[in-house]
Amino acid sequence: MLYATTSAADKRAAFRARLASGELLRFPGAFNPLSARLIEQRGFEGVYISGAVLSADLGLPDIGLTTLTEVAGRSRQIARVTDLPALVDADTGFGEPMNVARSVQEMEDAGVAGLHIEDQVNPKRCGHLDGKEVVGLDLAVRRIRAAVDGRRDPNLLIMARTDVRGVEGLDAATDRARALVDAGADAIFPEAMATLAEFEAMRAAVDVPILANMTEFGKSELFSVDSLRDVGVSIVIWPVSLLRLAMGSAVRGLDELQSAGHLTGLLGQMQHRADLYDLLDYESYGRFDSNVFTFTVTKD
Ligand SMILES: C[C@](O)(C(=O)O)[C@H](CC(=O)O)C(=O)O
Ligand SMILES: [Mg+2]
Repeated sequence: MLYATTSAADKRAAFRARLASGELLRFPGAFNPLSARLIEQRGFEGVYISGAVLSADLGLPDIGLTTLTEVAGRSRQIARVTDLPALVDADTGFGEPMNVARSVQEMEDAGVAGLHIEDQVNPKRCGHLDGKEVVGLDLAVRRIRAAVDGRRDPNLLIMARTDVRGVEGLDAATDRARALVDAGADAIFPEAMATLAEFEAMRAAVDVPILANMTEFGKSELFSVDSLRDVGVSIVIWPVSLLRLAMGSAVRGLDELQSAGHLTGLLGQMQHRADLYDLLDYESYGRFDSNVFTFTVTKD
């Protein structure tokens, strides 16, 4: 009801413990707070807050146009409604290393359990597109050091994302990842890995958890949870999938409305009012006021 019952500090501690246990944690991308509740209800271990989704949600391409305030605001809205840890995409950290430190503090205050900072140049782009560029090792390392120095809660997970694989190849990416771990990164997000063998090589190169990005229509094949677990991946994200599914449904619904003039044929594909109210925990608001939930909604 209203908000999560677990404090941000407890969520971070629990996230750290689960990561240390070696299990594979599944983080679908929440495109809004409501979908974060759904992710929790359906039994996943965490929620991912995607930069691509946030920009698309605002009608913008994912090229670093969103501001720290917008990303921290959306992170706060999402983190507060779920007991799951939230991992947020902090892009390049919104500026110079000093901005990275400030960004980390804002995200920490927003209640997330972790965030990732990438080594692309500004303006950044989706890591699965051609033509991206990465910064030199020195700046990449300074971003991560600034992030680590900026946090106040030592359990806030600072993940370093490296985009080097798509630019200079796997060996350069593992070298970069090792340097980022030496700089203090708690986990590595190797972007645009092509094969399971590449994940395995990255796994062997660093002694911190690694993340697999199973974004659709990109450079990586869509590996199953089982195969990613087998190669030692610790966190898997499906950053944009729920938005893609929802938008796909919206397109079909609008087309049906154009052609049929009503949506009766699609009722079976809609979230039922009863399920929405259940997800919102509507009934429990009677605790404040017994006049709030005085009706029944049944599914036939
Ligand atoms: C993970 C990612 O950074 C995101 O913003 O969700 C994107 C996802 C995408 O564009 O498909 C990425 O750069 O991979
Ligand atoms: Mg992103």
